[in-house]
Amino acid sequence: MYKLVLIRHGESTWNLENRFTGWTDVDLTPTGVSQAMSAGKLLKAEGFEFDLAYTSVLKRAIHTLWYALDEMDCTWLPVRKDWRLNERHYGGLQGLNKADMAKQYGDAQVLQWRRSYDVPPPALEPTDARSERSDRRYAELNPEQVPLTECLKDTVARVVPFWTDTLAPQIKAGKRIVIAAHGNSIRALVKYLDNIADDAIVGVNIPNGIPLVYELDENLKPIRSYYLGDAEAAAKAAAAVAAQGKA
Ligand SMILES: O=C(O)[C@@H](CO)OP(=O)(O)O
Repeated sequence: MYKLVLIRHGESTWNLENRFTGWTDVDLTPTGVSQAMSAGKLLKAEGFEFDLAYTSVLKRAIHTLWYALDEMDCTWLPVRKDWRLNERHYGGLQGLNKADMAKQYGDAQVLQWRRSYDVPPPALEPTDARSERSDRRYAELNPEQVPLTECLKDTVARVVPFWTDTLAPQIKAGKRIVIAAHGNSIRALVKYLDNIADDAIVGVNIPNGIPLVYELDENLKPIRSYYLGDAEAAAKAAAAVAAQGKA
């Protein structure tokens, strides 16, 4: 049996302000830092050990990983960063307040933007100052590969190849992996691993800073998955994430 641990970053400044974030590179709040440290403490207390860590190229996930690994006294671990683990790109919604958008467009529209499988938010103009196309961290990509918006389906289309070409072979080679990523890049992976239907993924929300453990069989099919620690607290935190898009 293999084990894989996924951690959504701790609370970010834009989580606190309830703003759509996507590829915007915002920091953790002090609460986010302590959530990341708690995740590391829990993993250590439960006897988890890792050989390799992966994260996105966004600092809320990078720092979460670092604080969690520091609690485990293993900041020496090799860490690989890849844009394919980035949050879903939120297009023209990036920076806007979720509850304000719900007041303006209605809860149903915001739910569709946030959680539907294949309806992307309005796209950014390539010339929009918020576009990441001239950000040098994406310099190795063709400009058109840097999204102007994404629905979850688009995120699945980059996360699943990353799973297949990079993560799965490492796991099969016996590497124990922890991944610090984002609400929707984790939803993309969870959808794939658990084979969740397009309409059922709408109800899946990932809480900040709580390790999600997958036990996988020899074909990397999930045997079971669970949040480490208090299951009720994790369910409550996931429900709070769902409520962020209400007026
Ligand atoms: O704003 C975002 O980038 C994500 C995660 O914080 O939000 P949501 O939960 O609305 O998909």
